[in-house]
Amino acid sequence: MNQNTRPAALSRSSGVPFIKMHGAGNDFVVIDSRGCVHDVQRELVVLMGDRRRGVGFDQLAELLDSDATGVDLRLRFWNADGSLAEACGNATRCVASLLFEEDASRAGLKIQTPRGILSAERREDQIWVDMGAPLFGWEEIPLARPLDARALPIAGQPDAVSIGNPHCVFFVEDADCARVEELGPLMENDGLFPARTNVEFVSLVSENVLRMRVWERGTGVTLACGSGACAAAVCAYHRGLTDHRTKLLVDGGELEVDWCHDSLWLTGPVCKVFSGMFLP
Ligand SMILES: N[C@@H](CCC[C@H](N)C(=O)O)C(=O)O
Repeated sequence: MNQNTRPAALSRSSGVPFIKMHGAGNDFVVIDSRGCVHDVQRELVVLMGDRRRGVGFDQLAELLDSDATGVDLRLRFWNADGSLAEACGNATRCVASLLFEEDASRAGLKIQTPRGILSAERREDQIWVDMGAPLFGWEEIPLARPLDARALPIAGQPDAVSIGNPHCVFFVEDADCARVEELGPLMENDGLFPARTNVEFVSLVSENVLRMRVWERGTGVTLACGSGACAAAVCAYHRGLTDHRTKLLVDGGELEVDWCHDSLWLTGPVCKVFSGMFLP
């Protein structure tokens, strides 16, 4: 790339500092742009997201200053294809764990996201994030036309729901047999979802335990998806399959969702892998 055409964030002479993290295998690059003149641009996201030539990630989470009162920070989520996402449950959990680590005396956090202001709490050794209330209105998801989001009139009759970001949830006999790589991109780009969609394949394993595999909008197959877990849990509840508290077995581990009083609380493992300097 010609030096003159580099976006501002790429011309930081000493490179771009980052932390690599994952939550149940859903992996992230975290960049702290708080107090910085330059924020992250799409070109940097795509370069860093390349798993061979860059660092590689499912999402890049960018920490920004917030001017809202009582809020600790603002988060912006980028998918590996350079698109922006309104919500990312696992990245929010990872960033919250960094902030709790920074200041052990913090009891809770308020994090501004495009989905709204989310709360994070540390309960014993687990970080919980409140992903807010699910939205089922066709214009909220959004769907292309007025439809009942529960059991869409297409093959497989999936449910649609927004957790700030769009999800299309298929309940199947055995999620392990679902053709995620084939059906995922087809649904992601189906005209029914004008903003594209994340796609989950879910089956009931035992009481309040779901198996979930996921195709993420703007990324592809991932090992876990926090907002997807919330979407699956809430749709399973509506179908009478589960109670308000659900465990989700994903390819990268286990997530847990507790739906109480219009709050979808999400938890699961978080891991800091390494930190580095990206030299574009
Ligand atoms: N990994 C995420 C979801 C990331 C955003 C998604 N791909 C989208 O475009 O909406 C999670 O943990 O929620």
